[in-house]
Amino acid sequence: MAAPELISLQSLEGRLLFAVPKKGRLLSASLNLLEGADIQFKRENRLDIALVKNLPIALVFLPAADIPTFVGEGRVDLGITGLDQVQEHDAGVRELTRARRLSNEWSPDPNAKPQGCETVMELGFGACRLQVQVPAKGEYVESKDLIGKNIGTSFVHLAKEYFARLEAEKEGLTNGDAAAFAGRKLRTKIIELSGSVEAACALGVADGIVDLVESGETMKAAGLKAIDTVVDSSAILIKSKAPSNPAMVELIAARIGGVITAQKYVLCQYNVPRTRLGDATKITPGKRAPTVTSLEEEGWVAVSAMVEKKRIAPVMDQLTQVGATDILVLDIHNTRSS
Ligand SMILES: Nc1ncnc2c1ncn2[C@@H]1O[C@H](COP(=O)(O)OP(=O)(O)OP(=O)(O)O)[C@@H](O)[C@H]1O
Ligand SMILES: O=P(O)(O)OC[C@H]1O[C@H](OP(=O)(O)OP(=O)(O)O)[C@H](O)[C@@H]1O
Repeated sequence: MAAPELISLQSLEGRLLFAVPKKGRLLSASLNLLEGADIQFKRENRLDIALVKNLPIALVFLPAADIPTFVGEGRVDLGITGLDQVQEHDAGVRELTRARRLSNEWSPDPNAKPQGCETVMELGFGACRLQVQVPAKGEYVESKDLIGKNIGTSFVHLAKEYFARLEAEKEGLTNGDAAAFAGRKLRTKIIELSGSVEAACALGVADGIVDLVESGETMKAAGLKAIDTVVDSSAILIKSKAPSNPAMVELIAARIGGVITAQKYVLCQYNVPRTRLGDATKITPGKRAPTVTSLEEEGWVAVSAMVEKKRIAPVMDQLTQVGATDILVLDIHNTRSS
């Protein structure tokens, strides 16, 4: 058997670096997206870098939480991660910048490349909410009841900003006054936890937590209830502000966009009497416009239009009601539009 090809820094040269979550909730949907975009690679066992065979790209498998740092610093050009992770990273950068400014360590570098990442598109998976949660049968009703208490979380920077803002509001300071919540000494204690955050209240480590909720099962099982949402998150494609190959970033974004549209829509085809065409196309206006072709049969037309997958059942019911027949629904494998 041939030995796996060793990946050296030279072999990465000229390749666009694309970060993908190495494990966890976003991994499998991310891999599906890469497959749909025909990004071909073989990931060797225990290697976190894979060279793409058919494009000048290298995939870098990283923890979802670290991807905003790599992309934001311009070390990696593109990445897939959660909006929650990007916002947590950005809150961390704000905290560091404030601290440096306060200690007079900070001065702008005129030659510095632009830092930070930009959202290219939402990817349609990984939906979850970062929420403030408290014991369901406890004394806390709203977030401000937790001011001065202990909060367990893996999202320390977002939690600090959230409670700083609450504390400022309680003192009558307004959002407009930046100093009102930036860099304040917090009365609320934010305790960093790296997992199983939901156990913190029952074990007496925290009075409330800031943690992710998807189905709500974990929260319910731990006897918690949500009292506020800090971030409404889903997976996003992000790019560096100074990518090494902007044209390749565009190409990958277009391919991924096509796959997402294909996953979201189906193609609906049907025949309808020409007299009812107006009613029918109101039901299926298509993404841009429906395609209408004449049928050999006098007075009938054939229509095809893209319809959002989640709406297809009621759309078929309504089409039947306006006299459409021979309704077909077809999966779309891939799409591309400008
Ligand atoms: N139910 C969920 N719980 C946690 N994260 C979710 C959930 N659903 C979607 N996500 C998204 O998945 C991202 C990665 O979370 P996940 O816990 O899978 O990461 P991980 O790299 O395995 O981290 P960890 O080892 O800390 O669990 C989250 O930041 C969030 O955007
Ligand atoms: O609302 P649900 O669908 O129940 O999902 C939410 C749970 O999933 C995540 O934890 P994960 O399973 O990733 O493990 P962790 O607690 O070790 O991070 C999150 O931190 C919640 O605990």
